[in-house]
Amino acid sequence: TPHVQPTIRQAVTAEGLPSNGIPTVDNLKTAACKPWIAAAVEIQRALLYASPFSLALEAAGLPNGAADGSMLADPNEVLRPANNGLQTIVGLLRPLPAQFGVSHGDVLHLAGVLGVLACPGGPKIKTYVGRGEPKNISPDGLLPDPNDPVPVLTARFADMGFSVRELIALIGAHSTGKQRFVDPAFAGDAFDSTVDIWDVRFYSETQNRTAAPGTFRLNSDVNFSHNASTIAAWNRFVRNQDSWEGDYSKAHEKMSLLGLDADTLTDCTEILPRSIDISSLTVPGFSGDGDPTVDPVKLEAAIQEFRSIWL
Ligand code: HEM
Repeated sequence: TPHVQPTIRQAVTAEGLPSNGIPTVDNLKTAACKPWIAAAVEIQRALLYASPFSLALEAAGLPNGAADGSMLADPNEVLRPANNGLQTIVGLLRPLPAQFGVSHGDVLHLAGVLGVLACPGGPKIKTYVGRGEPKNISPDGLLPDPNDPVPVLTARFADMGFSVRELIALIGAHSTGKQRFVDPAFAGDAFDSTVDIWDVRFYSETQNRTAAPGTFRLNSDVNFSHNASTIAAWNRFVRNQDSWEGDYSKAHEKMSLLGLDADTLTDCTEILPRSIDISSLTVPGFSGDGDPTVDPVKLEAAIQEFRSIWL
């Protein structure tokens, strides 16, 4: 069952435009983005059941070295043990390319962007469409292992063109993640104590001497937060939401363009809904510098409004 039961809602601004920020087909600037309005709604429906798997799926496709969507297109891909847990979202997304006449890579990446936006605090990432279908099936055994040492993990991301700073920014996506298969005895435990929101608390809690109650820390994340080669990048984001947001958005955009030339694609960022600003959900006194403390009542209201407003 979905996390939040969607309701029909079509709020409009004073100018008569949808208040969720999504343009109507008539007021789109780029005509080529037209099919994506409907496709985005279907992807969002899938995310209601499976968020934030879509982002994990996108990350799992990284070792291909190409942002071509083979994770979604190749029926054998998600059967690999390393991709445990991604089957649900793959099953929901897989019919969409045929339904909307678009490529697997585009659906995968739009799902990643919408997965981030579905989280309160998640930024709007520049979104391109027009990828072709994948040419190669990715070789096996390339997914990062949370028990690999730091130099192995940083080298693997460097091979794909990511700096340490970009890798550490991307890892912050664990802010809204949970584990199921690393330690099945603690299946469902989140990586930080604020799993519902896209915030930097993950960075400070991972670095702390002891784990926050009820959270699960991946060895790789704990190692990144202390290792001499990664600690400077890590500290850049500790209690600094603004710094993380800018770096994350750029690194995610790069992830979505690996092996591709942006000039051959179409920028359809305009079809995205607005993002939820968590600084408006915090308890009084939030300075914008530090781990935000979100008011649970305001958060629930935002989740209800945000998730229903798309449908
Ligand atoms: C060194 C690199 C990385 C390692 C070792 C790693 C490892 C893992 C592991 C072991 C899990 C838990 C899987 C499970 O038991 O269900 C996980 C979940 C997740 N990862 Fe990563 N990851 C890495 C990089 C990334 C990146 C770059 C992103 C996205 C930008 C990402 C996004 C996610 C998300 C969203 C989840 C949560 C999925 C859920 O809640 O079910 N990860 N990661």
